[in-house]
Amino acid sequence: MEKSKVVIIGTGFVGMSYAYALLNQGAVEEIVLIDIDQRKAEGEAMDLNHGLAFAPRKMSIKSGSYEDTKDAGLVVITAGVNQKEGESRIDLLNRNAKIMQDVVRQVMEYKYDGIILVATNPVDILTYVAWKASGLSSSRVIGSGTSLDSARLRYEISQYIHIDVRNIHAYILGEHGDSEFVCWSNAYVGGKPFRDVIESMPEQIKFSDLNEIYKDVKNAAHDIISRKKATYYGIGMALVRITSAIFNNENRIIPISVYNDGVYDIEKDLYIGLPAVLNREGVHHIVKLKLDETETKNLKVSASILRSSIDLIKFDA
Ligand SMILES: NC(=O)C1=CN([C@@H]2O[C@H](COP(=O)(O)OP(=O)(O)OC[C@H]3O[C@@H](n4cnc5c(N)ncnc54)[C@H](O)[C@@H]3O)[C@@H](O)[C@H]2O)C=CC1
Ligand SMILES: CC(=O)C(=O)O
Repeated sequence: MEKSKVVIIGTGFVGMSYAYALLNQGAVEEIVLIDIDQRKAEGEAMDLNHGLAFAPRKMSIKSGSYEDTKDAGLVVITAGVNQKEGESRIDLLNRNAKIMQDVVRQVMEYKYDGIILVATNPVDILTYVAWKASGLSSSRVIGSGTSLDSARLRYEISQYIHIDVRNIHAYILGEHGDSEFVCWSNAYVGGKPFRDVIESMPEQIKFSDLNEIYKDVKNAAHDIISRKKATYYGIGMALVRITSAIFNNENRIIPISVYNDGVYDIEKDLYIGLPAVLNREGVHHIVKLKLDETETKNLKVSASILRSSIDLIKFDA
């Protein structure tokens, strides 16, 4: 992987929030935009290019075609149908699985050997579909997983205890969806176990608040979609964080959707949200956390739900 070139497939709200955040942060050298609606991709590239005068670095931005994946280091897939109010992520499954297979096959026509990052929902399942359709090693196909949910969790905690969100280290694990759960046993604030933080700040937070925090995180997508029809800024920035970990070879730990290679004792042959060390080659390894009994059970449940959903997908021959 020579230059930091990203091809974004799907220039809707999520794809363009990601592209805009990449531009503002100067996170890559080259961005190529692809959409089934080619004129939309063209218009978006034109608009972004007019921001280059104010960007932190020189960048190349254009609309393109699948041929542009040939020398890209990262393909980010946000193409698909959006979740409508009242619709679960699983409802989107077969519609978006078909799109995912079509998109990945077109990418692979150009012998792509970089990393694929999926954001389209239901993300864990569609990352599995992308991996299957690509034939790439599982370390090179990842999903945004619970990166956004974990950011939401950190924000919620920070609001209670009035500590900078960047000092809060806590993960949502499992499905990016209804069976996700908080890994409270491994939550820390500036190195202090979160349980100790709660005991030391009775004015700010109580153990009885934890379920409220979890519910707010789990329902965040629904709560935003019911107000503004879609969520996109948070995921856009989460995708930039993952992108930087890859191109800067950071070995950074991010909770993303990864292929369960047996590190956790859950059903195999599925993608699920777990903390993973990310670098220029993709997933270096999955971080094995010591989960408590409830968390262990929750992860197994989440994995079974994901596995059953994968079984529902009709894979094209
Ligand atoms: N993983 C996460 O945390 C999050 C995931 N999402 C998901 O991201 C996806 C995209 O959401 P939005 O950007 O809001 O939707 P959107 O409808 O604004 O954009 C989707 C884009 O995909 C394009 N598209 C559709 N089929 C295509 C194909 N075959 N090839 C190329 N482009 C194609 C459409 O023309 C459209 O521009 C949804 O599945 C949504 O649920 C949204 C927020 C957070
Ligand atoms: C839509 C979605 O998946 C989210 O905002 O979490």
